[in-house]
Amino acid sequence: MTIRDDHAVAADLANEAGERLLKVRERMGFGDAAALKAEGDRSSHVFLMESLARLRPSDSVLSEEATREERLDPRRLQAERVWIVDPLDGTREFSEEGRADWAVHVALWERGRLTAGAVALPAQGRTLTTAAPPKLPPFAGGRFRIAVSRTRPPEFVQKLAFLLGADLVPIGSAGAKISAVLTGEVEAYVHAGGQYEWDSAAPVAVAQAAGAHASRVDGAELTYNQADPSLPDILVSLPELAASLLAGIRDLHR
Ligand SMILES: Nc1ncnc2c1ncn2[C@@H]1O[C@H](COP(=O)(O)O)[C@@H](OP(=O)(O)O)[C@H]1O
Ligand SMILES: [Mg+2]
Repeated sequence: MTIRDDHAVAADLANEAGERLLKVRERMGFGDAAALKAEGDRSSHVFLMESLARLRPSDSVLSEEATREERLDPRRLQAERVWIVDPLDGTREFSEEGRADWAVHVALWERGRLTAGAVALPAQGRTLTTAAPPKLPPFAGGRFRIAVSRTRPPEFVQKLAFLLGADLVPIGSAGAKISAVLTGEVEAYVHAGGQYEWDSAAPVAVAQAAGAHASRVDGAELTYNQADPSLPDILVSLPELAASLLAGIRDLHR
């Protein structure tokens, strides 16, 4: 692996973790979904932790698959550089044969903001990265599409879609949904009701680098590397749609 800078580290690690996950799927098959999920989460976490320890030994890491004690390590809150990783986002979809909506997230947080990130979509054969942010499609107007969780969509989103003239598109994995906004399959992603920093850090790093809108559903800034990694709601959209989405969500919560 040739390491140039943090953007390249994020992209290379997400890519390689993704390649390994494809092999895990191939090797184990889909007969035992629980075992496949557990092995995907575990092996990808170990690979990312070992790689970051080797390539960036002085940086902290916050991973979904770390133990509670590791996550609560106070050194992370003093650190200037923290890698926020989700070794396998969309674990459920990873375990379902034929599904390509799962991802590997690798982000770098430095002194208060996300500075690099990559989202590998191994089963789609692509990786979105801050090294070369995707060019956003322009919004042409008219009906648009909002990506939502397949299993836990926010209860207000049906009304929001009706109000704004949008269609809901269920997709697994926060990384796959935000990537779908950046590549033009949908125009927005709305989530509420629970999520964590690792679910959104890497895709938000890429979305911000691409010039997309990314915020909490009330318009507040998304903040990372907090003591409590809960980050329960998010709105990512093409920039042209952010104002009406935020206004629509506000109206529904009055
Ligand atoms: N209500 C909730 N509470 C906690 N985590 C949630 C959640 N809704 C979604 N998530 C997490 O956000 C990611 C994307 O979810 P979804 O596919 O439903 O949109 C998943 O990450 P993991 O697959 O890494 O666990 C999932 O666990
Ligand atoms: Mg996740």
